[in-house]
Amino acid sequence: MSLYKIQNSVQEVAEAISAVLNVDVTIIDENLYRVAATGKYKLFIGEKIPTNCSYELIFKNQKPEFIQAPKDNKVCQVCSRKDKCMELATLGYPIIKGEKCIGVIGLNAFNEEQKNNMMEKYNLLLVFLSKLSDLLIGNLNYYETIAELTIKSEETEKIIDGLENGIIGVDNKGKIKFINSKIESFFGISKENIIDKYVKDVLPELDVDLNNYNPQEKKLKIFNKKLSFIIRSIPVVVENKKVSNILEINKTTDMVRNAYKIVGVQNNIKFEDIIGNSEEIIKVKKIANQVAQSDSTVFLRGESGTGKELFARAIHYASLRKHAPIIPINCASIPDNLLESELFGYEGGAFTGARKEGQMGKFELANGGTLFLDEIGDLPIHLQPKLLRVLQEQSFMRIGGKDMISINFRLIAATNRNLEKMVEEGKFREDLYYRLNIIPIHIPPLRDRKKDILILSKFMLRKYCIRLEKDIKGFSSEVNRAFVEYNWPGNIRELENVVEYLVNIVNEDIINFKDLPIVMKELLNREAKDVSPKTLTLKSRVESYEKDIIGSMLRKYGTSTKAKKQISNILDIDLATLYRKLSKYNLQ
Ligand SMILES: Nc1ncnc2c1ncn2[C@@H]1O[C@H](COP(=O)(O)OP(=O)(O)OP(=O)(O)O)[C@@H](O)[C@H]1O
Repeated sequence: MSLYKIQNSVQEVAEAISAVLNVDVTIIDENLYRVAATGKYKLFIGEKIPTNCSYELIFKNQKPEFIQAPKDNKVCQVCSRKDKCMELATLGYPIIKGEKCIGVIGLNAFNEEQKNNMMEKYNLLLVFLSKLSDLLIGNLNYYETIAELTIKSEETEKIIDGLENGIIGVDNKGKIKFINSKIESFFGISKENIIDKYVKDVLPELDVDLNNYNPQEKKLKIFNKKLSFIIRSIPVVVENKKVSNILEINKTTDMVRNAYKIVGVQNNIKFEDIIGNSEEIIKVKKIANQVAQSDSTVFLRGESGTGKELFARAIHYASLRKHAPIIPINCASIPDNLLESELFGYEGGAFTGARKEGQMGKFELANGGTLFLDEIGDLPIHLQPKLLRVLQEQSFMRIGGKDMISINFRLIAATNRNLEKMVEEGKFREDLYYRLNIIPIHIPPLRDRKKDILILSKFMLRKYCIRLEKDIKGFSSEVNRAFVEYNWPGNIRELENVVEYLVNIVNEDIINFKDLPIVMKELLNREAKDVSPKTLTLKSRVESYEKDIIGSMLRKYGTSTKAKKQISNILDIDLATLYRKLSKYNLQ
């Protein structure tokens, strides 16, 4: 760092020397600029010293230099100002920082008295200049330390500001020392207004015990809305003494969402990921893409396995809500008595078996994002009016709770059931049906878009070859024909299962007709003989593939315990599940 940075104090030193010694003083920095000066040279502050001036020698040798009669002195013969120089004597003293000369203090005598003075006191002057050079170095070090600390503190402030969590720094008495931007946006306050005030005065609802270091959940009313926060007090301990506290504050929904992100529940699906170039699917993709931008409820209809969930995700990721999560819940797969608490969440101790800290429901989790209610036709009748109320009022109460919680999610519902018939039969409420059926989108079954079958089968072949590290080139023309002829009651899910099965069992370059699952071959034969394909349910077909896959694995890896562990790893199921399936299919 150059002496220029501390020019004021350098000038003060120059003037002090000049006053004490009655000589003119010049101080030069490492770039040979005059940083400070008194007397005749004051006018030249900020300018470069003459080329080849004797001070350059001092930088080089890092030793003091006393030059009498500069005009005649050998050292000065090369100086560009030699002829104009008025000095009778010059004493230059190096300012050395570490190993480097960073400047020179020059004393200039312009009359005999000054010159004599310098000559007489030469040794004392050297001691004096050495002290002043140390003083300047000390000033420079101080300036550098302050500059470094300023950068560090700005850096720390920026880091704290960039955190996803809200941070409040308080002293041991609860007086606010700093807050970050997240806190400003959570509570609609600004730093300037609350620094040095007490938390209890400016954010009375926060009211946390600073000495309780466990996360505490608090519901705070902000802009007339009750929001739930998780607050943690973290002590700041310096030399074994608690000097202050950090309050870390998170919206409960953000925390749970982050957990979702960490476990990778969210997978971004785009419309390009929905494979197929049949007119039918292109039309559906176009409509879905168009409605993605609005906030209206979308109702996806279609047989099982047609890609309803895929569409729901693509709509979400094409919407303005894409940065918030899509929260799926399958109404058919959760027992009736648990579905309500899954959707609404509950307060601690709301019912026997409830977690004591309570639990957030899917409505809250989906706040700001999208709620995907799959298999809505299976929503128990007693929950239907409750869901309707939530959709109409955009607020709800947790089970056992007292506060209404406002929410704002987009709803996408899906079903493969004939809901109109269910309404007629009184199994589904008409009012809820109309509330859901705002933008209905019908996804056609695979058999009605045969053009997509071969594209999808190739896509699935690539997918499973990569996953299972196989190099199967394709399907024989007979298999392709069979795929197109087949009815695919389980739609794309069934096609995917068949291809996964084939990639597992085939060890040749091409997949042939003989490799097809027995059940499929039988059905194709029956279909050819015009026997109704409905004789075999989807469940029994899936089970048949499963049995074939596990059987082929046992043939390949053996039946030892080690082999079974290996098989469970490859199939990504736990060992207990594998044993259950072995016994179910009599494969032991
Ligand atoms: N067009 C497509 N392109 C690629 N994969 C697809 C396509 N459609 C569906 N799939 C895949 O098929 C499987 C079933 O899709 P999805 O779960 O979306 O169907 P669904 O209609 O929601 O089924 P269900 O009614 O049984 O819940 C998934 O693995 C999905 O990734």
